[in-house]
Amino acid sequence: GAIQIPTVSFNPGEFNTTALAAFGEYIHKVFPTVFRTSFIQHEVVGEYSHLFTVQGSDPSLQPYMLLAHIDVVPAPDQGWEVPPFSGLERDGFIYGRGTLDNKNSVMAILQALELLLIRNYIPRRSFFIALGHDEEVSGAHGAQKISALLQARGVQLAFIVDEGSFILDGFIPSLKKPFAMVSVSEKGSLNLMLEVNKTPGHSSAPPKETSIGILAAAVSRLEQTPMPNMFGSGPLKMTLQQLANEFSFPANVIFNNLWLFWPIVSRLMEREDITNALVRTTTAVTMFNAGIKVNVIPPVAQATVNFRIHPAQTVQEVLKLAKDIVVDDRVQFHVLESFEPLPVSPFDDQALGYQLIRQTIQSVFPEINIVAPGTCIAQTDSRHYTNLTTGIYRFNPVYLQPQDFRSIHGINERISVQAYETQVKFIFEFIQNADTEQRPVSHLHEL
Ligand SMILES: CCCCCCCCCCCCCCCC(=O)N[C@@H](Cc1ccccc1)C(=O)O
Ligand SMILES: [Zn+2]
Ligand SMILES: [Zn+2]
Repeated sequence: GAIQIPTVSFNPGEFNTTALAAFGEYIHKVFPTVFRTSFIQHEVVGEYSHLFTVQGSDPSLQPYMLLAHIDVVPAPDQGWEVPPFSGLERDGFIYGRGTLDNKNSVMAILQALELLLIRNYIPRRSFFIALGHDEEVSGAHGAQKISALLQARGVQLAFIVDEGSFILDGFIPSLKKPFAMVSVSEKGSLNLMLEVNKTPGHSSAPPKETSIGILAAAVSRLEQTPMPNMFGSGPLKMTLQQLANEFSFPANVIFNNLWLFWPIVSRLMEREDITNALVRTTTAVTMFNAGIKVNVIPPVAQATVNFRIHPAQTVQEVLKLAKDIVVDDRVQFHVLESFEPLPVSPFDDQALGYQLIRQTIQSVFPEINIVAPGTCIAQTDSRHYTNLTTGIYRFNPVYLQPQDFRSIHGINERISVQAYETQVKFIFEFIQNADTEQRPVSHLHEL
């Protein structure tokens, strides 16, 4: 039912408002207990986002927050095995836009809460559920407003859990077993517009170089000159060290001795697009516009480049690197938008949020040996909540293979019924684990 409501975000400020309103009515209908429970306050924020405040019985415990978003990216029918907004089930899978990003979380959170309430569960620790409606176009109207509202109320959170990582299966060559990656940081971004202006004229007597030629060369230099490999800095080294014993010989020796082999490993990571995204700031030329008529020398040429900034770099550093690569004063640089990478959230034995996620993974997925910290390569709504907590964790309790990763924002996005049920179970257990008094036991080293 949730998938059938086309809550598409097209551009900042451009949403399917009819669908967003319908989605609000839909959750009222299917989760009646959540909405009529006296200790749960429901508020609509920014017209279409939802904030639930679940008042726990023990005010001495610091609250936490679960995040998800109800909007989705557009999905033209072409290439889909079943229409993207049909929500049809086939061979045990629910197909449709939003099944992995991120209506699975929206529905699983509310469904888990509904089930707990039906069983008369009364949480001890207060928590919030924030469902943004414009994550896919920046979160300015949803997450940002909810964050400001909670800040005005003086709320401080123990931690936040959002989307952004999964139980990864088949992403690291020669690692046979899946592992859970909990992202403790998130890449930043810089959208840069490059522009070249030239005097227009008749194409029969062209200048040696046109604005298009100059810009194309600049853009090509950016593509051909990757930003530096930052393998050594950031959580990735730790991720691989934790995975070391999961590899067979000789990879296990290599990953156990990164002090010696890191140059080889950092090269290996560059080979595949996804692992490359973990080791450096990536450069993606995403738009290119120029020319007005076949026989007119183009006055203006513009290109936009989307950099995703490694947590060990800053917006200013990347801007300088980009200028140093282009080295052509005829090319003007305009910063359209930027966002710094997110600080690394704690993941030590005392980090409540991280340890609760870890503990719940170990009980719901007993077959998973490794829970490792990582970096989210995309941006999530959680980046708007740094004023409320230092513990931001991005993790969805769902198995993900590279082909599933491509289905996110792509075609044939789907989730198995069993995987969805497991996600509900995970949240059902997580909420209860967050109520247990003692700190989660520190992690024992895997055998
Ligand atoms: C070791 C192997 C690592 C493998 C990594 C694979 C992990 C999969 C990560 C999946 C991320 C899902 C979250 C997607 C969120 C998303 O699409 N965010 C968007 C948000 C956004 C929208 C408009 C403007 C700016 C930003 C984005 O980052 O573009
Ligand atoms: Zn998402
Ligand atoms: Zn998305």
